[in-house]
Amino acid sequence: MWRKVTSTSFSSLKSSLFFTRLHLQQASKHNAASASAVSRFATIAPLQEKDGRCPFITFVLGGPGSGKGTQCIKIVETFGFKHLSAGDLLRREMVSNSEYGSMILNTIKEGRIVPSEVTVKLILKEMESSDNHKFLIDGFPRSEENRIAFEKISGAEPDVVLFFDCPEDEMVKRVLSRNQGRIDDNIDTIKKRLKVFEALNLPVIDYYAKKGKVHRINAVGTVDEIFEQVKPVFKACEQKAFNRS
Ligand SMILES: Nc1ncnc2c1ncn2[C@@H]1O[C@H](COP(=O)(O)OP(=O)(O)O)[C@@H](O)[C@H]1O
Ligand SMILES: Nc1ccn([C@@H]2O[C@H](COP(=O)(O)OP(=O)(O)O)[C@@H](O)[C@H]2O)c(=O)n1
Ligand SMILES: [Mg+2]
Repeated sequence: MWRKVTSTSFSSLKSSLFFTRLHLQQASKHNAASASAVSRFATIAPLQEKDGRCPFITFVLGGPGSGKGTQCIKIVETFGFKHLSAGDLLRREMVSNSEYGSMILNTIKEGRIVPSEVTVKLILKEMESSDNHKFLIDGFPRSEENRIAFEKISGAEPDVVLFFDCPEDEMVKRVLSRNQGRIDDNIDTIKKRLKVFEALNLPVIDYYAKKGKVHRINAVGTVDEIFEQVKPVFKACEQKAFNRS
């Protein structure tokens, strides 16, 4: 039912900046968290077909400020995806009188990851209420716990994983000049977020790379130059995957 898309750039992924600093010391901690996630989540909300078409899921990953949101806007314009930013969904939940409001605020301020139950529920609700069957899920999964929760609860896996690979100094520069009034766009939080990215998100990228799903994008350059690398990923699967039944 779920088609796999093979990566064209795994060798460059392996040699990328981040992958030279593998997170072995984190491995046992992650394994414990993953094991607990496996036993905690059950498939309770399998994703439904839309107009007889299976959902086509892209996870958009990369460190803070690597340009995920910026590129998602261009992918939506060109390829007609529904864009779901996990961070935006959490920020919306935070200001909506939700019981989770203060927990989300504190977690974002500290640059930590909101428990998967909350985030997966928000994402699946948006997916289910959309008429579109092509989804860009931006900033998710950010941990193995996120990944396992999504896969178990939805019964689905991503077709494509985009990884925007950006040096830390460039990410810091971009976040500090983002100017969107975000509580986490300050030097203390960004430092914490970079550590969390390396410890928790790189293992997810590594996991999908081993499954041949990751397309590494060099996130340095102009927005248009970066989009030139993104386009072929979607062009390659436009016909066969986007219209599948
Ligand atoms: N290629 C680029 N070069 C320079 N600045 C960029 C580029 N792409 C995005 N930006 C800017 O960097 C900041 C972070 O981009 P954003 O798309 O919000 O990243 P992310 O969603 O990965 O955190 C924004 O202010 C954005 O306008
Ligand atoms: N899957 C996710 C995504 C975001 N978040 C929280 O939301 C914050 C902002 O995420 P974001 O995706 O909007 O951030 P950027 O990468 O766009 O800068 C993260 O640092 C986390 O605190 C989360 O807990 N779980
Ligand atoms: Mg973003």
